[in-house]
Amino acid sequence: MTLEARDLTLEQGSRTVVHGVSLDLEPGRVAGILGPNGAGKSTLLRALAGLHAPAGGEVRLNGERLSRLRGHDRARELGYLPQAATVHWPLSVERVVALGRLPHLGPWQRPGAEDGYAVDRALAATGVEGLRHRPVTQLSGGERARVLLARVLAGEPSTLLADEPVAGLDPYHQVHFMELVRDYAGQGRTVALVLHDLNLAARFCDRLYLLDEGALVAQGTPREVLDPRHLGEVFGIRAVYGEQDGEPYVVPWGRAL
Ligand SMILES: Nc1ncnc2c1ncn2[C@@H]1O[C@H](COP(=O)(O)OP(=O)(O)OP(=O)(O)O)[C@@H](O)[C@H]1O
Repeated sequence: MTLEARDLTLEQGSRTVVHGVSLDLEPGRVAGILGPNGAGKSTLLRALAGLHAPAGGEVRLNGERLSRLRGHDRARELGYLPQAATVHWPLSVERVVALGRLPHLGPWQRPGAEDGYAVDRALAATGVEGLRHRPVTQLSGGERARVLLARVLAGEPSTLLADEPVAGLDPYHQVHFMELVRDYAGQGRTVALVLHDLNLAARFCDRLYLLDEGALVAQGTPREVLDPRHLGEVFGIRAVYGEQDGEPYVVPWGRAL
């Protein structure tokens, strides 16, 4: 499904923190949303998930205004993984991941075999099968992050929106996560990730959106967006550039002079 933002203006309290942003997220692609701390990335992602009402503009899912969709339908289509999500109840990993199936169940409907298979697939995809009977409150930060990702994947949403999903993961699991979302997009789904890691963005995203002080200042391929001018002007850094296996990489090297 295509998720479009048109001229989106978003407020936090009395402040406008996102100004007139338009973008199209398309099936089959992994989009990265980048920008300095406080640029408005999380607020934008929440609005794309239908969790933050716009002060102006609109979000449409396959042409339909998000605000018109029933909450249940929206939750089935749009999987949202918040930044630094936590679980306060000592539920088992399996039960937490099974919560991801709720949008597929009617009010009094019990989970069936298909729900169980979807939970198993999500546990396997995120490599947390071995943790399935552990209380989620007793996991390490990185393990918990993978379990919460599994909960979103268990819902098999057509669009996955994840806010800094690799923060706190070790390098193996960062790369594994990015490969996983590429496969997910490869199945015809839409993926958008808020990322701070410029290398993962360069290597795994098809399209990048660069936010600065709530405005979309650049969009395009990683090579177009991560150019020295943008890194200098928006992030205040200079970087070392290279290429490996035909893919670009960017190593932040110092503050801009
Ligand atoms: N609940 C809130 N109430 C008031 N202001 C908020 C609230 N949440 C965020 N803001 C402000 O809105 C602006 C955008 O915040 P947002 O979390 O969207 O930025 P971000 O780009 O995701 O930042 P980061 O990279 O630090 O996570 C910031 O100036 C922030 O202080």
